[in-house]
Amino acid sequence: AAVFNWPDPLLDTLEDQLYLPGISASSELALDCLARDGSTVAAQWLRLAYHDMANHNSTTGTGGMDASILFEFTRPQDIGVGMFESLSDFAFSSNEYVGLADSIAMGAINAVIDCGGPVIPFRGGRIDATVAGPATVPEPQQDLASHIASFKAQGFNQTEMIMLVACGHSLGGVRKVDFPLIVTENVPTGIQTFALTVGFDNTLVHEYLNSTTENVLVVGSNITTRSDLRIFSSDNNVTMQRLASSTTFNTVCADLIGRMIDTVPSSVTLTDVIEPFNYKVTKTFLFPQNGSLTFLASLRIISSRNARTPTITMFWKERTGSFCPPKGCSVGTSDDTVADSSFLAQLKGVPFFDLFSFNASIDLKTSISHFWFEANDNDGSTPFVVDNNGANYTIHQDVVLYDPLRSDTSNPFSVLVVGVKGPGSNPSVTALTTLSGSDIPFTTSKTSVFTLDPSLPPADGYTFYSSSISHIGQLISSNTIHATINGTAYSRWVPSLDIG
Ligand code: HEM
Repeated sequence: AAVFNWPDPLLDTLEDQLYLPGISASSELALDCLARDGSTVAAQWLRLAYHDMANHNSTTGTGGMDASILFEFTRPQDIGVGMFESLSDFAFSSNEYVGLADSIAMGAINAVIDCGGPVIPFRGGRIDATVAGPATVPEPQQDLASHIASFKAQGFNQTEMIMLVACGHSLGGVRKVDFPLIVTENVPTGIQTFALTVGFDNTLVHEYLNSTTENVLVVGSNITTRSDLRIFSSDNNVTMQRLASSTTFNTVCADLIGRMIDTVPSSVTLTDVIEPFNYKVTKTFLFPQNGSLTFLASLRIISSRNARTPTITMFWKERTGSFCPPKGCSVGTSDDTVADSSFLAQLKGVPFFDLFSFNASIDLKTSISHFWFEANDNDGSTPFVVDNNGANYTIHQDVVLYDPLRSDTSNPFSVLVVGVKGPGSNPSVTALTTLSGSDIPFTTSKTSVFTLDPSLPPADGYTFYSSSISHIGQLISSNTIHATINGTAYSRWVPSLDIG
């Protein structure tokens, strides 16, 4: 599994989106296999993911899960209201480090579990395309040889093609409005579902094998568009018979949908599988306040329901000089709450998280270089040290600090304030802000320049610079502050602008 060495913006964001509810639509919107447009949100997300992947070419190593579907969804082969709706579901999930393609992939794994299917491992790091890919999504009127060739190009052999189509067509169905030549009879809901059950299971396999299926891609009156029939029967039903076991179906689908979402251009390297992190440092802020440096941090740990809540102490060491006792300065928790976990986290045995907050007052002169925690289970055992896998949580600099208290992040006009140590020698300070909105391409970046702010007098050895960002109709999804001071470059990722 991926190891989290703080700070790691990509893993940090993806792990939040996977395992905390409410961070991304992916963990919430499709829960309980929610109905939408006569089908389900989950069915729409799974089809979106397949269509995004379907222009992979395994020979040239191009295409795959790269969100190129954002530039393709108006093509006839991608027809359906679910395409843009699903893309819009993920419009607010990207930031500087995480793209739409990771959200589409995450949508696919949540789609499957939200409808009762198996857990599929998630890797991150997909890179978003900036243009459309080739129009290579298979269509129902194509012959079997074309479909075998399409899937081969995508990296799946004939047996895997049968399996992947059966897995995909476990959910949803065909809409009459989009495919009037396929759904020829009147259907009250406007959609002819592939199977009688809504959830992710192998009912469609059983209905196919015992000839009760109403899947129009198998028994529709238009013989030309019976693509599922041609595919499912292409090995004399040997594979479909294997899928009649629900255990086999789940194992096969987890494997193949997993391979589907991990199909990326050869230039992309995905992370290791991201499991819930045992310890996660979040919400760190360091800023001057009333003659000291205030350092805020939270430590999130996986809660084990029956164990006693540990006592956690945060320690830190000076940046220069000496101030702290030999073991380091320390502070206890300022708050201790329980945070809900996502459905996926719960399926992985994480019922909820414990969140410990710290508010340390740091000596201004000696400052802080790194911090770590000790967790004491209060049962006589040796306290456990949480130190970023032995590397300590390092604060690389205290020269350029984002100041959450002097900033004003009320929408849609935000004023970001940065404190620069010293009297200020015309530093160059900019911020790269990622903004998300519902207009394509959803995510845009803006570089803003900070200027000396006369309304904020110098204090505690810092000079304050501010920059206003107007973001009407858009949310700020992340910021990286860049500064050059006396020839030295500094940067600081600020994932969240607010302390709360
Ligand atoms: C030869 C290959 C395939 C063909 C010709 C095909 C064709 C179709 C068609 C015509 C629809 C109806 C779309 C609509 O009315 O909105 C559909 C729906 C769907 N397809 Fe496929 N498909 C293929 C492979 C796959 C694969 C590999 C997956 C995923 C692993 C998949 C997942 C889905 C899902 C989930 C739906 C339901 C969408 C909804 O209800 O909104 N399909 N497919």
